[in-house]
Amino acid sequence: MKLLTQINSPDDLKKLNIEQLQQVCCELREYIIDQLSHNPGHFASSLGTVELTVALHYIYNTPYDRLVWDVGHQAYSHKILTGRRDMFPSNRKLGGISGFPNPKESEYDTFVSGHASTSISAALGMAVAAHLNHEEDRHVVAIIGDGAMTGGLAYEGLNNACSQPNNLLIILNDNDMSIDHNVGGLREYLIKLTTSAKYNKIRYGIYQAFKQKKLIDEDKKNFIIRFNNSIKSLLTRQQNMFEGFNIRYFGPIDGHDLPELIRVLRNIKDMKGPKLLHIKTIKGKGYAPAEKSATIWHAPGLFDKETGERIIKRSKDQPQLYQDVFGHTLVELAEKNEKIVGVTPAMPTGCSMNYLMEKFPERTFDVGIAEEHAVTFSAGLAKEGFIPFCNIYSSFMQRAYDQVIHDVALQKLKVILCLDRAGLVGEDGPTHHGVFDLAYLRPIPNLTIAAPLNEHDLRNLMYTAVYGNEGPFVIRYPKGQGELKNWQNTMQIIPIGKGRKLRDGERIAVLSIGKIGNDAAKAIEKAAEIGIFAAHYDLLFLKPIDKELLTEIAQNYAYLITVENGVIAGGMGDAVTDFLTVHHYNDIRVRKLGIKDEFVTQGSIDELKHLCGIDEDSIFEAIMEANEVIKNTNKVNTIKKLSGH
Ligand SMILES: Cc1ncc(C[n+]2csc(CCOP(=O)(O)OP(=O)(O)O)c2C)c(N)n1
Ligand SMILES: CC(=O)[C@@H](O)[C@H](O)COP(=O)(O)O
Ligand SMILES: [Mg+2]
Repeated sequence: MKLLTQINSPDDLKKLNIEQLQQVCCELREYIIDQLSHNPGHFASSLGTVELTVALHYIYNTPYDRLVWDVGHQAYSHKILTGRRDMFPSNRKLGGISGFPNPKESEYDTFVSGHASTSISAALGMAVAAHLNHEEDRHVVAIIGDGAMTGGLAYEGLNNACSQPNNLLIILNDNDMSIDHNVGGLREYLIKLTTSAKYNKIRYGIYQAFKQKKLIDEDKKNFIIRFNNSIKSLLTRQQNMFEGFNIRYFGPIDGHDLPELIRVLRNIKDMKGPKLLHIKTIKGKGYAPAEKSATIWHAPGLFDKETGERIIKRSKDQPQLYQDVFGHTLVELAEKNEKIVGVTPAMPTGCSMNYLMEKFPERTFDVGIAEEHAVTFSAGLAKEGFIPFCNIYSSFMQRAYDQVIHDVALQKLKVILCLDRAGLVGEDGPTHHGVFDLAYLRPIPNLTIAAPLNEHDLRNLMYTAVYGNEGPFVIRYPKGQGELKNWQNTMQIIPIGKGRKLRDGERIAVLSIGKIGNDAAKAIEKAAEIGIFAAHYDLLFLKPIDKELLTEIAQNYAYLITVENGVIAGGMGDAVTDFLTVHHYNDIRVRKLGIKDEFVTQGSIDELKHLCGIDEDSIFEAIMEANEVIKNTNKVNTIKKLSGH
């Protein structure tokens, strides 16, 4: 019988000896590999944290002690060990457990995660709260990857960590990988730190010797700091960045050496003051294909666990992914215009900017998980005459809101903001749905905001942003496949702020923006087959909105259905009703289909579209209802006329 099946909570782990704990690590890996082969999720990161997770739950008294996982995509072992082993097959599915920590799901999950670099701040808040609550025995641990450590928020947390009493432990899980290769000065620094391991070993050894001889009083923090500083200057003149922040640094140690991890965690557990343990791990540890190609195996989809072959269902003659249309088109544009550059905050593979990176490495910038910086950096490039395509997933762009306003829009800089993964994204769930962008960008002056119906539109919009517009231009497009077999049109400038009529109709008009318009088109066709003819308008631009087209619509239709893959509040439907109100079209009925005022759960995109009432069936039903309303209104009007009212 497997040991893992006997572990229902971390208490069960605590009864095991070191060999048994190592056995648990092997079984965890085996289970994760097996499960993810047929139920896709984040793979390589969780394989890299197996020993760390076992060690943490073994040493700490969870859930009383708090573990805060950064991003949370590496916490599968944590989930399995904390009572969710049998639920793990439902990971990321509709109604199943979340792929990220979520306190609603388990008391062992201390904080919602999904977006990077939040753990130090959240954990520091908890550690300071423990102090204020006189719970000095409560330990708080933030576990953050080297990729997440490139985000500005992590440094805001670090900077604040020594300002008030707390005993926070930060574990820096350094595998020299983000999704793609990690980048930047921090990466260089961590490599240097690792190679100067000897210095750290001596320093740690001396510290232990002093402690054993009771030369260190843990409560006298000042002494500790002086001690650290003097040892440091004794051994070398090297300045440790973390100690520069008055955070004690330990490591680097091998994050797959379970006995060593347990020993070090036990030793530093009760040390007072903020501290950081640097562990070195291998992303994908224990599964050879993943160790070899960690980027692909970050989230590989389905695979054959025996051969390591990925199972890709999309055949060659199917439409391209939107991200690939973006990536290839960017190369095409950059080949003809040397001012075009690409900027990505740590998602070159995710958004397919890796094509540009291969072709023009000197004109492509992966700036780390730093959305705010990516936008302002792009603004700086634009100020000097370059044309940056700054590609950020819609939900991650939330981080850079002020930068869009203050650094781009206010100065009318020609930054082309491409928001990939706009709309519902599926299994990643509420942390990742890109459903707020239309609403949060619409109020910003000077922005042009567009959403393509298909791949040709996407290419034309990219072209127009370069050659047909001055100033900032936002293009939002969804996750997944496009619509067309032949996506490579000859690009052309399209008029800014112009929508289009796709189909004529009677009394009812459906107004859509973006890819969701294809679902609307199918619903309209289905309604037409039973004799109900709704018109279809694709707005294409949210801003400037096509007033001429809206006037035409207002004058010709009695019932409008707006459809968007985004929140209703502040989105396209609201823009339409704002127009109708301002222009006194008060007797037109409007039904808004979009995301209601609640966070949307996880599931496949199709399931979620249905749940949110924006799939083909829901749009069809809305047309049927509109038809009923119109019929009844006609009846009432006829009765009114006949009875002379
Ligand atoms: C704000 C934000 N930007 C981008 C991402 C996408 N993302 C998820 S994991 C990841 C890499 C994280 O690297 P690291 O923290 O080192 O963890 P590892 O996968 O190496 O274990 C990125 C860029 C995100 N989750 N949040
Ligand atoms: C954890 C995280 O934020 C990313 O790994 C994200 O899940 C990527 O999404 P895509 O798989 O759509 O690129
Ligand atoms: Mg990493």
